[in-house]
Formats: sequence, C-alpha cells, structure tokens
Amino acid sequence: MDLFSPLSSCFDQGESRIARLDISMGEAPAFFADDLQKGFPNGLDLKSNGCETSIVVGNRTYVIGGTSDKSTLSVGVQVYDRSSGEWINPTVLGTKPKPSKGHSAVLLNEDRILIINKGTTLDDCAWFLEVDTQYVRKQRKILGSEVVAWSKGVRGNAEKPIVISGPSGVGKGTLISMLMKEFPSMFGFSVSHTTRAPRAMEKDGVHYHFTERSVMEKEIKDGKFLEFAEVHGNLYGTSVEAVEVVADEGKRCILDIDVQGAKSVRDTKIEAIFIFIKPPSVEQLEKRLRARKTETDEQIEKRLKNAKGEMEQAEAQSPCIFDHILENDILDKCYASLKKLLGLDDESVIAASESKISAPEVIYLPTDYSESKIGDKVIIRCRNAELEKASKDLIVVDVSSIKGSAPGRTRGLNIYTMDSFLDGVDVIN
Ligand SMILES: Nc1nc2c(ncn2[C@@H]2O[C@H](COP(=O)(O)OP(=O)(O)O)[C@@H](O)[C@H]2O)c(=O)[nH]1
Ligand SMILES: Nc1ncnc2c1ncn2[C@@H]1O[C@H](COP(=O)(O)OP(=O)(O)O)[C@@H](O)[C@H]1O
Repeated sequence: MDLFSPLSSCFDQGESRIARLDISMGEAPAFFADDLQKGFPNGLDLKSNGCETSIVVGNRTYVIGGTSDKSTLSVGVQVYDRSSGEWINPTVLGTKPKPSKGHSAVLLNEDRILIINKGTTLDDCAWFLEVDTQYVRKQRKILGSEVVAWSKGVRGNAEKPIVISGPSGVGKGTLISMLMKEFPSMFGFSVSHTTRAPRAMEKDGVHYHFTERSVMEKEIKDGKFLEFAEVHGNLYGTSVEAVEVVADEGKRCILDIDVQGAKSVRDTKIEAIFIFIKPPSVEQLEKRLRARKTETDEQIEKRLKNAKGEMEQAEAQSPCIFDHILENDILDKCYASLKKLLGLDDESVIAASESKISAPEVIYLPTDYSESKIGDKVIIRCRNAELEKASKDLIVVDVSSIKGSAPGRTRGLNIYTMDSFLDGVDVIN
C-alpha cells in the first residue's frame, strides 16, 4: 500500500465540496487551491487539514501526502510554482515512508522538509523530503525534470558506509567476507546490480542482482541508481534501495564497486570511507585471477589491462578518491590493517564495549499533538488525551547533528522525551 493512501478518501470528500482545477502539468489537490493563493500565515509555513500537508519553500508550495490521480492512488508530492502558477508532478526518488495516521511538516534550511509521521514509533517517525539538496539538484540535471527525494531519519550515529575498490582478483570479496563473518551484526553488504552472467557459486540477490541490460538502463534513467559504471564490458550499479536495506537493518553498509563508481559516490558528497585494495604486483594479481578459475583467458586479459588504469587512478593525487590504500600481500596482515583502520582491532573493540551507550528508549509518537520549531529542535507537545498516558509530554526532535542525505538515510537524528513542567519549557504554538 502506498504512503498516506488511507488519506485519499479524505481527498475524495474534499473534491465534492470544491471544484477541481484542471492544470496542464499536474492537477492540484482541490481543497488546497484557494489556500495556496492566500499563502500560509503561521510561523512554520505549515498548514495541514489532516489529509495532506502543504509547506512553502521559496516561491514553491509542496503538497505532501495525497494525490488527485484516483486511478493510481500514488503518493502525492506535488509542487505548486507560484511564479508560473503551474502544478508540477515531480520525480520522487528514494523509498517513501509507510502510510501513517497523518503527518506534519517542518521546513529545515530551505533544502529539506522534516515530515513527522503520527502514531509511529520514534524510530520511524522522522523522514526528510529533500527539495534542493546537492543530490536533488544533480538528479534534476540528469533527469531533466523536477525532482524531490525521500530520506529516512535514523536516530543516533550510524557509522559511515565503507566503499571498497580494487582491481579484479586483488581480494576485495575475500576481505569483505572475512569482515562480515567476524562481525555479522555490524556490517551489511550492498548488493549491486550487474548485467554479467552469474558464476557457479553466485546467488541472485545475495552476490548480485543479475539483470538484463535494457531493464537496468531503464532503471538508471528512472533515477533508481546511486551510481553505475561499465566495467570489463558489463554494466554494474548500486541501487539506492540496496544501500537503504542495509541502513534499515541498522548495519554499516559495505560497497564493493570499481574506481569509477567510487568516484561517482565521492562526487555525491555522501560521507563514506573510501578504501582501495592494491595487489603486491601485477604478476601476483594474474596468479590469483587464474587460480580463481572464474574467468576465461580473454576475460582475464581484459581485467589485467583494466587493473593498470585503476591503480593509476587510485594513486593519483588529484582528484584524490581514496582515503586509504591497503596492499593485499599476506591476506591476514591486510585484514588486520583493514580492521585497524575501521576501528575494529582488539584494542578499539574493547574500548567501545566499555563505553557502550544504552539503546534508545522505545516510544510512540502520539496522533494528537502540536509542534514548534525552536532553532534546530522541533518540539512536539502531546495533547490532553495523550498527556494522561504519558509521564513526559514533550518529544524533542533534534536535527542539529544530522549527517548525510538522500540517497540513503539521514543519520544523527536525536529524538528524546521531556517533561515540560519539570523542565520549565515554554512551548510556543
Ligand atoms: N561501479 C560499480 N562497480 C561495481 C559494482 N559492483 C561491482 N563492481 C565492480 O565491478 C568489478 C567486477 O566485479 P566482478 O564481476 O564481481 O568481478 P571481480 O572483481 O573479479 O570479483 C569490480 O571492480 C567490482 O568492484 C557496482 O555496483 N558499481
Ligand atoms: N592475500 C592473498 N594472497 C593470496 N591469494 C589471495 C589473497 N587474497 C585473496 N586471494 C585469492 O585471490 C582470489 C581473488 O580474490 P577475490 O576476493 O575474489 O578478489 P576480488 O573480489 O577483488 O575480485 C581468490 O581466489 C582469493 O582466495
């Protein structure tokens, strides 16, 4: 079921009351038409009738949570451009939030809107609709259309993703397997898409999503990929979903991608650790590739030829793609170095376990509340019925330390409860 689809019935009621607008680029949610012309007077630029929420960003109004398109009941993010007087149906990237009992919206920094979903757990209540972040601007250029992107807010400081690159046969897969075996609850592998044929032991959906070129090219066009590249004659790419699946499991994402892909990810300004694995020599690389027995002689030649270029690019100072270059000579030594730079050597693990912070408390966001934005904090004040149940009547969503953006999750969200009486908080509504 789509986001907010239960709310579309509210829309139908509105439709009978007010004449619908017919607009060339997209159809306006009918009961908003008059309001949009008048503007939104409250301090949050916020107006919600319980069915949809609209919010003004510059000369645009974003209407979130419903659609006038009854045939699809698809999620509504519609944009009203005040300067042209036109409605736009933007391309919506990223995974949308699940349907909830309503929502409200708060504008942050002109580039993203915080959407708070009512009645959900605090772990699922905060989503960001990005309207002008760097990623959105880039996708707008690539897709040649209006773009918005969803990114779920993740509480606490999940660790940065790890990008691992290196020539074919250098040992990337081996090192990643060792890491995931030793720390199964810590790391998750971003399963790439590829047009190459599966090897004997490879499983679809585990090692790769094996796909047809035409299908993948269409999905790339639709903006479903964080990055993609032609490598050794096949198409490879990381879907936005592949990265989000890992973040949703609360794990640190590992990407095994080529140097072009690493450069693309670097260009998106996603915060990640970029590691290049290099062989002790080209002769050793060839030996490993031949011993693996997964490629034909011709494919091995191609991979060795490409290895030279990859190593040159990785070691070039400008642009400097990688934060670390590790030589995989003796496997165990290289693995120990990898763990050390990820803070996973014995000393760091003991230190981390000693200073372990307790897990965040499980709280539900009420359905009846009012919210205010004070600096980097959104204060949610529970209304009467909820107050009787809750010992603490305020929920604070602190966005001061958020990191990252779409594609993928926005980390560093701090959500906690407070008692307004004990803490003497004066909440402005
Ligand atoms: N850009 C990009 N490269 C990828 C992706 N997945 C795998 N690769 C790279 O594609 C290359 C070939 O991978 P593969 O066919 O599995 O062969 P292998 O490296 O010899 O094991 C490697 O350099 C991988 O790092 C991806 O999603 N994006
Ligand atoms: N340090 C090493 N010394 C010798 N062989 C290695 C080493 N690291 C990996 N290998 C072997 O080399 C082959 C290629 O490794 P693999 O992990 O598949 O490389 P990649 O994923 O980079 O293509 C495998 O057969 C693996 O067992």
